[in-house]
Amino acid sequence: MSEVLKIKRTEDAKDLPLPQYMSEGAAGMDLYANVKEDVVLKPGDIKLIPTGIKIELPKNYEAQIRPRSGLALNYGITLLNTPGTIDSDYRGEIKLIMINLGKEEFIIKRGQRVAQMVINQITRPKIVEVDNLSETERDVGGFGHTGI
Ligand SMILES: O=c1ccn([C@H]2C[C@H](O)[C@@H](COP(=O)(O)OP(=O)(O)OP(=O)(O)O)O2)c(=O)[nH]1
Ligand SMILES: [Mg+2]
Repeated sequence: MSEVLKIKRTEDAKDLPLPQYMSEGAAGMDLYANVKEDVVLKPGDIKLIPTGIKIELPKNYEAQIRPRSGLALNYGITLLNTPGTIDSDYRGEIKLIMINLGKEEFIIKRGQRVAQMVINQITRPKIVEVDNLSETERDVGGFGHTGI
């Protein structure tokens, strides 16, 4: 990657910071909730939370949207589809499918850091249909086949 990720803030998010790496070695940059007012997530609720950003990834890169472990551990707040996949040709606002798996209601505030985004290189192989796959010792064994 040319070490540049193009990010455009939506018109209603110009007051929010750009996503940031919060430590020198952070793998993910934190994303902010672009909600107008407080959003209440009751236990079991699923809500789509906008982040106020649109991005342009280079070809053969993806962004993964992942939960923050502190929110998960302390409040049961996570992303339903983790890791969310952001395609390099997506130009819409990145949104978060948030779910409350905890026992208490959780309030999402404007500008709160509610998820993180990791950028990865991907491989897109040519897809070829075949009649036979190579033989292996494992063959069809799986799901604890080698012992638990
Ligand atoms: O947590 C997510 C997941 C996806 N997206 C956006 C970016 C992504 O490029 C697009 C499509 O996501 P995905 O491929 O996971 O969803 P789909 O159900 O397969 O929709 P589509 O048919 O549009 O690909 O939706 C988000 O903003 N947040
Ligand atoms: Mg898709």
